[in-house]
Amino acid sequence: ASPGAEWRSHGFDDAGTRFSPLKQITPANVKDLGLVWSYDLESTRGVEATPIVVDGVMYVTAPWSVVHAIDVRSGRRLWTYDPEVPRAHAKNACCDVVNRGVAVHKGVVYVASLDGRLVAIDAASGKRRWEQDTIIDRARPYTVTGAPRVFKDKVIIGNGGAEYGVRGYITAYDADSGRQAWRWFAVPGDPSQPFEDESMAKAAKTWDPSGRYWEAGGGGTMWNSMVFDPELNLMYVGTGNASPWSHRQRSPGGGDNLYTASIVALDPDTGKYVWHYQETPGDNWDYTSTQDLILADLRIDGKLRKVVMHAPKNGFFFVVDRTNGAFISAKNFVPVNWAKGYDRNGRPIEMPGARAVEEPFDAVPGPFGAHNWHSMSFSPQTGLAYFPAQNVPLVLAEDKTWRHNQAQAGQPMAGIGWNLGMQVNSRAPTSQPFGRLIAWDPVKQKEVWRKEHVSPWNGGTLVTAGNLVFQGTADARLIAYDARDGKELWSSPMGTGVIAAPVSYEVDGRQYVSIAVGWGGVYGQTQRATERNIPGTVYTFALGGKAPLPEFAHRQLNALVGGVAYDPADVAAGTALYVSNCVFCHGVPGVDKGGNLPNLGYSAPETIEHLERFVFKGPYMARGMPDFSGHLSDEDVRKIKAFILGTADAVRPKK
Ligand SMILES: O=C(O)c1cc(C(=O)O)c2c(n1)C(=O)C(=O)c1cc(C(=O)O)[nH]c1-2
Ligand SMILES: [Ca+2]
Repeated sequence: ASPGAEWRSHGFDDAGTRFSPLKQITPANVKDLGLVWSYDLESTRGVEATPIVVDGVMYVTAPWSVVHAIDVRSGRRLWTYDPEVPRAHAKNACCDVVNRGVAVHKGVVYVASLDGRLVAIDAASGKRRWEQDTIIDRARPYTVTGAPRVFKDKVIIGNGGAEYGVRGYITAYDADSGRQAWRWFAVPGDPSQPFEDESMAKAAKTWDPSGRYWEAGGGGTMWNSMVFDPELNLMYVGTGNASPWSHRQRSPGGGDNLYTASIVALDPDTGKYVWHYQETPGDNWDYTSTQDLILADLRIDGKLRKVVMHAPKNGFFFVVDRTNGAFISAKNFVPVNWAKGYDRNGRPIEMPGARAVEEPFDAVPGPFGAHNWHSMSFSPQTGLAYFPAQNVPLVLAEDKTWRHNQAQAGQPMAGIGWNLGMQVNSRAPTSQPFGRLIAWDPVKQKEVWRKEHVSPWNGGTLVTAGNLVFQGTADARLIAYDARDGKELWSSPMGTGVIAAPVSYEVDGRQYVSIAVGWGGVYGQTQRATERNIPGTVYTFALGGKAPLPEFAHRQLNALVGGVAYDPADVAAGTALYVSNCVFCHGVPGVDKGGNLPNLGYSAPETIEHLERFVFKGPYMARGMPDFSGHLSDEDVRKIKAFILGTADAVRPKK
């Protein structure tokens, strides 16, 4: 088989390049790309997985961490493995019940379940070999959405939950036995207790203990990116935002709050900290640094440098020396208003007011990020990095009344356990949403070409030695571009909006491109850019493919809800309750259109009239809807109804 015939790991290789060396498909012949098979993932929520293809078998995950093994020659199911995630765990997931895929190593498939179990599955039979609980404290709302990685016969997995209040860590397990090898925390725990290691003692000096940061966990969750350099024997991980979001609420005296929003290098054998570079000191905006890291050797100022490249949420493209963490350069890849740039020491020059302490601040980028988890790729042929960039407007304002787990009406999602220390959209944002594909030169730190899309939240990228970039879009297309100049060369409609990244591999001498599709993720729960809506699906293309696309279902937005009695005097209180229990899943009624979850402004009148039937032990608990028994009263639900109905009335066109 040719090099790169298989897609063996999440980012294609340990460096995370997502650069396929295959070149049967070229700019000249890509017009003949056609469907070979499609496969029904039988799901309705976000599909974020990068398929792994080994030995003619594709291993891909659906929502709820369900693994599917597919014969790539026929597109037929070999087996599925369902870790049976308790549906009540969905309320702990900030950003949809997603999973980014598996690792495959020596005949074993590894998946991490949304509720935090790492499962080893026999690749041939689909039977479980072992399972480990990766969660240190079940009283905390940890979730796992990321794909495990295997470096040096160890399976490594982190977790998420920094919107709720957790302490981030990653754990390595022996791939064969499942025994724990090491664990590294991203932030210090209670400083009155012994520190786990020296890196924690050092980090604790950058937090103000008067904020009792350990109660809210501190954050630094490592929920997405990990790469490995075997020569340097270093692994790299991106850490998440600090928790709560408000810097002053968690660390009143300031401080950088290490190691949140950082790139960290660890010894893969021991988990020992080696170096870090913090991209957003004293994070205040949910600026995670968990976006895909890519390792490359670049000629910069005449010298070949071993670098790590990164386009995190905060809107700057970073090039860092991966031997020692030295800052090389940073340049904004979208307009940003929180910092003017980076100084020579690699510290951001912040803009006044950006911390939203006195006045609300329309942060650009907002907490959805200028680039989120959607995969980046890098071609050594073009020297360019390809990634989806965006803005999703959101106004932040420090919430001076916030206390950990003391939910008050009006605090975003606090009713189900969120702890932001921030109010959102206390006034309407004026910044503009956009989504685009960017081809970025990391040496010159400049955009080389771009493609505007119709909305934010587009898919990750694949680049090939045939000089093609593949990307799926929010408006349900898979597109091939010329990697050199961005010329659009081919596209196919998809059954729904695309967020995951395509992969390429070769079987029996034929190059394939596959993509797992299913609209969702954090933005995709409440918004959408296409009416096309079919279950999660894997599409596989090759030159000369002639299979028909599956029939596409379309949804129709119902009429705005109305005709149900309510008391307008309840609307204000209902607004606050809706914000603290419903808004990040169901969106703003009648304003958003709904994504993979319904917008209640377009519900049937009977649904809103009898909303308590859905809120208390309702039928959708089986799909992840929380049971609000004991959390909301009948009176609360009456007020929430008034908000939904009142908002629908307010946006209804006047006759
Ligand atoms: O702080 C965290 O622990 C955490 C976890 C996750 C996650 O695990 O999905 C996301 C985020 N944060 C986040 O900030 C974010 O924007 C986000 C988007 C998505 C997604 O899958 O669409 N997950 C997450
Ligand atoms: Ca986050």
